[in-house]
Amino acid sequence: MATTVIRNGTIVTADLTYKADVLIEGGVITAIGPNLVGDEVLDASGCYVMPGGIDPHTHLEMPFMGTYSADDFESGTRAALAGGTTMVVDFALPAPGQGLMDALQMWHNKSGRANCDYSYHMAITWWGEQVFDEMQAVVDQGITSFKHFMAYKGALMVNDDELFASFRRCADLGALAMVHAENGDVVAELSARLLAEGNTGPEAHAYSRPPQVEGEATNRAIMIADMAGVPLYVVHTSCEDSHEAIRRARSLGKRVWGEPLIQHLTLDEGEYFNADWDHAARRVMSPPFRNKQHQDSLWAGLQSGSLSVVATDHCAFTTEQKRFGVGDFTKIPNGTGGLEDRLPMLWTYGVNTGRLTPNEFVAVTSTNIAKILNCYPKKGAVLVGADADLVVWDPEKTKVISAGAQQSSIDYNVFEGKEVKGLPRYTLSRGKVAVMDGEIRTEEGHGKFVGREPRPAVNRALSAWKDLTSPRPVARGGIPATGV
Ligand SMILES: NC(=O)NCCC(=O)O
Ligand SMILES: [Zn+2]
Ligand SMILES: [Zn+2]
Repeated sequence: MATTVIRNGTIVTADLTYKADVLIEGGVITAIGPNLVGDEVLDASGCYVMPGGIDPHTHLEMPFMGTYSADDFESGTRAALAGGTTMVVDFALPAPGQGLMDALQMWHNKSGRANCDYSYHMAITWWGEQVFDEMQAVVDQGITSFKHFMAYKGALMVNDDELFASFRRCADLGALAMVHAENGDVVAELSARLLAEGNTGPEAHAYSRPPQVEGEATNRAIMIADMAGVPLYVVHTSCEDSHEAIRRARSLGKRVWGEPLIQHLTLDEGEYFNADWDHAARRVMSPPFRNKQHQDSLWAGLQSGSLSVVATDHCAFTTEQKRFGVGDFTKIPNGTGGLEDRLPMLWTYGVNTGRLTPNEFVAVTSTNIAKILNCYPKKGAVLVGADADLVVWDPEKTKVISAGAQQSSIDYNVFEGKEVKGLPRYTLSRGKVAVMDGEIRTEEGHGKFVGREPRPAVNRALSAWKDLTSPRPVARGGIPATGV
């Protein structure tokens, strides 16, 4: 079998930095050390050899708000690889009343075109006996994380009783519970009031979802997860109010993780006040962009470890799709792109500014989520036996982000004009060179589904504690007779 060697680079993992070559055969790393020899040689002089990025939050070809997100598994994973990301985790989304296995089959049908490896989370969009039963079958298929929307009232939102029931089921199955944490009832009320008052533009989207709706829902989800005895992952943590709840929970020993997005780390609410409707609407997503104080809180969380993962929530809509919401901001499809830009933007605004070390960069873009989702060290590692999902990162390479040069199929980029320093020289997907010095060599259908085992140990630890502290009747020696 042909071999590939990455020579003269510096390996950077979540915990180590050292000079060594990497030998690849059959899609996996077979040796790490000095002076390795292979058939194909990739020169990594001046570069870091890191685990490829894992983006645990994408919505490719997702049916949402009366349309479909524009990037599918082909263009989305091509964008991912162009930016050094080698695995995505998408959300299988049952329509109300649709079975989970049915939705899963739909997602398998779409993902056959993927250029890099992928996995799924299953969304719980309604509740009933069928959902309860099928959650076991979903876990048996290697999907061990279940996402719940606390927002999007009347569409994807689940109520607290459903949340609690589903969280308890996750606990029993050794699965991870995930939440989109915004108080959907309050958002609906605020949105209706804003519209009635004539606030119809994209800026009203931000007014309708203040940090408090996120802080309240995050705290509620944490408490419900604690009562259910299940670990919890909070997606798109955008503000101090939510971060504070996560930080507090973690300091109390709760198994809770928070995921800021690259968009919330680097773009702020000023975008919504742009005089150009298209500019503002293109940036409408939930939660919305926040102010600088919230951004500082997110960076501090990544530095201190109270926040664990940087994702994109890549859910891209064209300008034409965004214009469904002219005259009514609640009809603007929610979502932004970012798959190609997550790593370069985080390196530029994180590592180059001194906020993150290169090792911390690897941890929050790859290794931490591989551990949380239980696919480490197959993914997220530079180790013998791991998949050769690697990025050879040139810290001196620069570009100005522009929609005209991107892989995503939409007509704009929310990071347009940003100059980034730090880009892939090569991206390898299971040993196949998908990006060669800016040239895209992706192969449609190369991506494979990554099934994941449940993590019974964490759930067992939580339920052991629950059992020890659960309500018990007090044994009493009978009720004393009342004297007459
Ligand atoms: N985030 C967003 O605005 N759109 C994608 C769906 C979601 O994650 O809420
Ligand atoms: Zn969401
Ligand atoms: Zn999302």
